[in-house]
Amino acid sequence: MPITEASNGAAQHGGAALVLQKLTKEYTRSNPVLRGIDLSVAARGVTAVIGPSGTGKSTLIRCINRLVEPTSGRVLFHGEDITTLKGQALRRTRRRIGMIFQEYNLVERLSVMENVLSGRLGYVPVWRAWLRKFPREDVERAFGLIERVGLADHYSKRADALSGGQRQRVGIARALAQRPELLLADEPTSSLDPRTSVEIMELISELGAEMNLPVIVNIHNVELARRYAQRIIGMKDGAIVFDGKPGDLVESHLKFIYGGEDWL
Ligand SMILES: Nc1ncnc2c1ncn2[C@@H]1O[C@H](COP(=O)(O)OP(=O)(O)OP(=O)(O)O)[C@@H](O)[C@H]1O
Repeated sequence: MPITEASNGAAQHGGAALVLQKLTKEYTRSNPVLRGIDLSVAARGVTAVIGPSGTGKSTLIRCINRLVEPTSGRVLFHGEDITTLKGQALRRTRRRIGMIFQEYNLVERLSVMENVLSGRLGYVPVWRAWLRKFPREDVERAFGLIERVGLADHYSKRADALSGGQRQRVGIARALAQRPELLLADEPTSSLDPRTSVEIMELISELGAEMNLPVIVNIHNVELARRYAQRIIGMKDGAIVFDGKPGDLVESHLKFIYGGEDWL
């Protein structure tokens, strides 16, 4: 089954799908975790966000879909400021942004298929969702995605019967089932072994390219970031301190971002 490409209106906004302007976040007053982030993300390609623990990478990713409320600044998604949206308008915009989580966030007692279809729940009328009935085209798309992420033999298995790598494949298929125009991944490989991490990053980058989607991935593993991203953002203390191509990221940048050199 062909997987439809996202309708990409970014060209109307100078080629950027997402623009962050002076984005700040303080969980506690006068203690900024994000310090005025300015960032423009193109309509395609993988952008990796790296940086030490606690530097605000997850907060940044989560401010984009407002799982975390920014304290100030703007998040322009295809030109629309989503920091001001409420209620249905916010839910509608959120559906256009797919999210992959470190701990998968699956419903353990539901099947692979049901988990993937839940990515479409925002679109289905409440009574239909309650009856767990989905339009045929959603079911076909979910099958196509399950096959594409390599789980064709497992679609009726419960999520709690899967390995970590298989769960993350479900997480990827679920995020894509909602036909997003932007894909966010918050530490998608942190709970996985090295080989599975490579497979998952490969899948995310391939599917992003196939569906013409910009992908922003927050990742600890610098080598994986170099291998799969076209752009690397280095963060330190809530600010962007490196922004460039993987080939431009040299040892001195890493020493600055992570501090010291004994770990290198
Ligand atoms: N809900 C919250 N309430 C209060 N403080 C928080 C909350 N979430 C994160 N923080 C704090 O904000 C800072 C940045 O956290 P964040 O998770 O964004 O960093 P990170 O770079 O993603 O770290 P890691 O790589 O360890 O996941 C940390 O000091 C963290 O303790």
